[in-house]
Amino acid sequence: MDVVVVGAGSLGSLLGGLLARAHDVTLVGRAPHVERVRERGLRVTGTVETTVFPDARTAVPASADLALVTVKAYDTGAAAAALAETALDAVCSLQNGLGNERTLADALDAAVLAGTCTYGARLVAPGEVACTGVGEVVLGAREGGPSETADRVGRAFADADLVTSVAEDMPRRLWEKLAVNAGINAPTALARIHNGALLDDEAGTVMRTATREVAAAARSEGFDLSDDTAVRAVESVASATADNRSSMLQDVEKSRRTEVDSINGVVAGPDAPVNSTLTALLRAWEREQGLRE
Ligand SMILES: NC(=O)C1=CN([C@@H]2O[C@H](COP(=O)(O)OP(=O)(O)OC[C@H]3O[C@@H](n4cnc5c(N)ncnc54)[C@H](O)[C@@H]3O)[C@@H](O)[C@H]2O)C=CC1
Ligand SMILES: CC(C)(CO)C(=O)C(=O)O
Repeated sequence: MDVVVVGAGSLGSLLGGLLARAHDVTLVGRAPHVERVRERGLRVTGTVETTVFPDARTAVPASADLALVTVKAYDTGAAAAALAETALDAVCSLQNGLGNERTLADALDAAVLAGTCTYGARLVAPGEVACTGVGEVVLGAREGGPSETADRVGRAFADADLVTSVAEDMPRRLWEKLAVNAGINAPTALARIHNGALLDDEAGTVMRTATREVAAAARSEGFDLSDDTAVRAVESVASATADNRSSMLQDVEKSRRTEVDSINGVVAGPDAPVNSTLTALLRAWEREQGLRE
């Protein structure tokens, strides 16, 4: 399969690098990372070790079978605009947050797949990405239901030894992932703590309440996500990733804009006071840093 990865940062470089073991991959990202990959290849270190030689550039190619979108949620519109002239069969978002697939579907003609990813990735230096945990990619039609395109993409991922499954309930799964990220990312970013510290009783109350508020919002949209299921999911991820510094904590530590708008901000409002508080505090921090208006 001919795959273009739009957003060759941490996750995009890891997944693109792993896919390059079996497919033709083009990484689209920024200098100096793409220059280093062109010169010396991409080193994948950590849980998976390999060096691969994908194409790497700063502009998208004229065509590809699949575009994997791995920019931060607030860059999805720009990524979609960049892909507008590329002939594509399918586009798949593996980003966190809600709304990315709709942005892509509104802008592009290709079949849009939704995905979730629990692989951990960190760009440690130009040309080198660390795999900080082997997880799973789950993908499927963005509206749910069976999809031959999703089956084909799932097989291509599996051919490259990526742990992958194809699901027919992606809309519900995106809400469940949102509930997990809402409970973990903003509290760890604000308190500057590892994910595992949220298993403490006091901080755990914040995590579980934020997660329950997202589950309630999901149910109000017609999705089958009980409080118990969502809380079990967030506790299990916090425990499995206890030593992780969440992506939002890493953003705050590097003074980068966070994805709070497309995570906690999606449910902020009178029915979600904890998510509203978390959203307001992170937006205030972003304003003070000059990262938002
Ligand atoms: N890093 C991880 O372990 C995981 C990340 N995610 C999600 O994946 C998404 C990406 O996260 P990271 O890789 O951590 O972020 P990142 O910031 O490391 O990578 C994003 C990259 O996209 C590039 N970019 C932005 N706009 C672009 C454009 N128009 N064209 C080409 N490149 C562009 C940026 O320069 C940056 O290098 C986020 O939604 C995140 O929540 C999900 C699971 C795990
Ligand atoms: C699953 C979790 C919470 C792992 O840290 C994550 O997705 C993130 O940090 O964005």
